[in-house]
Amino acid sequence: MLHIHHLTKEYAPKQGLYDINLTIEMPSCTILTGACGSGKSLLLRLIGNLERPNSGTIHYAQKQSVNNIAFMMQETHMQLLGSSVLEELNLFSILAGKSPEEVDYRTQRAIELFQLHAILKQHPLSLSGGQKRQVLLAGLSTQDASLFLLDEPFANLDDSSIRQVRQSIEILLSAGKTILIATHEIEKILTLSTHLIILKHGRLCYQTTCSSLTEAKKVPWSQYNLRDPFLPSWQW
Ligand SMILES: Nc1ncnc2c1ncn2[C@@H]1O[C@H](COP(=O)(O)OP(=O)(O)OP(=O)(O)O)[C@@H](O)[C@H]1O
Repeated sequence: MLHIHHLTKEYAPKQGLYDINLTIEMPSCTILTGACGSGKSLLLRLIGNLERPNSGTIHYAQKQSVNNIAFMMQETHMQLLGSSVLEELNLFSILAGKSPEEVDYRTQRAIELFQLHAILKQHPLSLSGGQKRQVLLAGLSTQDASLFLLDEPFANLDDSSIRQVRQSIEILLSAGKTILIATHEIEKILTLSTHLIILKHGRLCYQTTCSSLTEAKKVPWSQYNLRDPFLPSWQW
């Protein structure tokens, strides 16, 4: 479990995050949503230790530390450093200090799991948005992380790319990983999710389970300036 107590990050006079209390069960797949500027990305950065809070604490579960957390930024290209997909995958284990044999083993396992054989020689930056995220999640999966923080993984993707990202998330969930997804595109991930958290003006204002979708249908979406994910898209 991940326990967050009274987490506050001030950006006065701008809005930050205020007194967030939250428990993330592990394994689980949690949607973190809210209108633009509500604090979704900031909360992910605090959990991923990319920023320090002004006050409050984050307790990671036993055997879990901030080193076991994988972070996928919205700007995927900033995390892709290799000159080919194969090199990209290798880099994750090389930078983690693994032996050449271990690097090869981990990379091959990720290639199999995420079915990346056909694109191994391609430059990561030449890939589609969905493939870039697929490669990044495959690479991150080689790092023994148990918690994955994904910032807007569906931003600017077409339908086929959305399917690729969903498949990658399904692979991680099947491997028992915990995933926290900051997104306002709830409908694209709702059926894979177990929990839902809504932020408004930097405060946690709603949380529910959503594995059966029954609870998610009760959410007063418009109250949080969110589109109802159960409405057909033409009504948005
Ligand atoms: N580095 C920073 N410097 C100053 N203020 C910041 C910084 N990071 C976040 N904030 C403040 O925190 C608020 C929440 O930002 P955040 O990016 O987390 O929102 P969000 O919910 O992810 O929005 P979006 O959906 O538009 O990405 C911002 O409105 C801003 O006021």
